[in-house]
Amino acid sequence: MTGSVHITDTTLRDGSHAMAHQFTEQQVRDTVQALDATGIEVIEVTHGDGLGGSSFNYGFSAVAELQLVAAAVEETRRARIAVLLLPGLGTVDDLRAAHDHGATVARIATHCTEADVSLQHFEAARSLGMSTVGFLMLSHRLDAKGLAAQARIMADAGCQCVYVVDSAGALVLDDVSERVAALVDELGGDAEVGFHGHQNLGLGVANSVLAWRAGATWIDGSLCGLGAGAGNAPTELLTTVFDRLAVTTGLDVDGILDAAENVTRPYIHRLPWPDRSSIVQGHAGVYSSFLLHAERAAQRYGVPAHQILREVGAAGYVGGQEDMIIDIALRLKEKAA
Ligand SMILES: C[C@H](O)CC(=O)C(=O)O
Ligand SMILES: [Mn+2]
Repeated sequence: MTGSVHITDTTLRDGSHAMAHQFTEQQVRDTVQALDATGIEVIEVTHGDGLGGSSFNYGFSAVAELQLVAAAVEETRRARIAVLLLPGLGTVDDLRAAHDHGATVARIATHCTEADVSLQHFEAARSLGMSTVGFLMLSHRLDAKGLAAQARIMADAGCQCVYVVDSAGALVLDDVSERVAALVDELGGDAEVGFHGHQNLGLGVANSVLAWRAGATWIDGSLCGLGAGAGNAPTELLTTVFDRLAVTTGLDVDGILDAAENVTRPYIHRLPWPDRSSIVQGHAGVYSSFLLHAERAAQRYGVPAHQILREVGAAGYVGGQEDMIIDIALRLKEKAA
């Protein structure tokens, strides 16, 4: 196998979920410095739920995200800093502010059936001269054809790379290949295709390789897998596996291994892991970032987190419905009584 792939590192964005959004400026500086030295092209830095995510519903950040974005920009020599934005949670003004602080890649994330809420954000990002990425979240909820139609909406709005985002870590092997191939077919040369995997069923790395084989040119990873649910495909594994497959990432394998072990691992209090709750997330198709919300509700109301997550899966909740997790916990508590 030969060819090349681009890796975006999201330790400092998706990893924010696993860190309960408590990244310090020093942790961000150290991580960016280490990643930048490996030759990584894009590093994402934002609250786990994107610009404007620091709130009662999603959890407050320890340090204002624009301060973290500015610190990240200061530490880079080569890499570009990306920010995530969920329309409605973040606004075009937030995007402008992030751009003023040095971010040059805008990643606009919508539920996989709602690409049309991203149009003005892509337009704003392009007029600011930013590179644009579209995130179709909870991609398992649409079949390949439906997902490709949503990707077309993003590409027509000015998105340069549309991602199949396996937010629940629920896609299993062929599910990824089919979706990525459908997007590649639909978009032709109009936009690239990316893949963002989670480890809830232990398939983040294998799914990423299959995405690349199906034509994805951008793959997300995070150091030590730091991310929501059971975490993301670990950047150090992606880099090593692609190297073994003779697929060029442009990254220094030893440098990435060093960054994971010596920079990120020491600040992780709780390493993401496919435990019972996060496996249930993958099995029931539940948004990975619901994990800590479910665990908090479980503790507060004395019901198991995995049971709450099963119910969330049955109810089909999407990102933004974090408060409904409490209703489910209360119902389970009443039922148990
Ligand atoms: C806001 C979400 O955490 C975006 C993401 O990484 C995913 O859906 O997965
Ligand atoms: Mn994610």
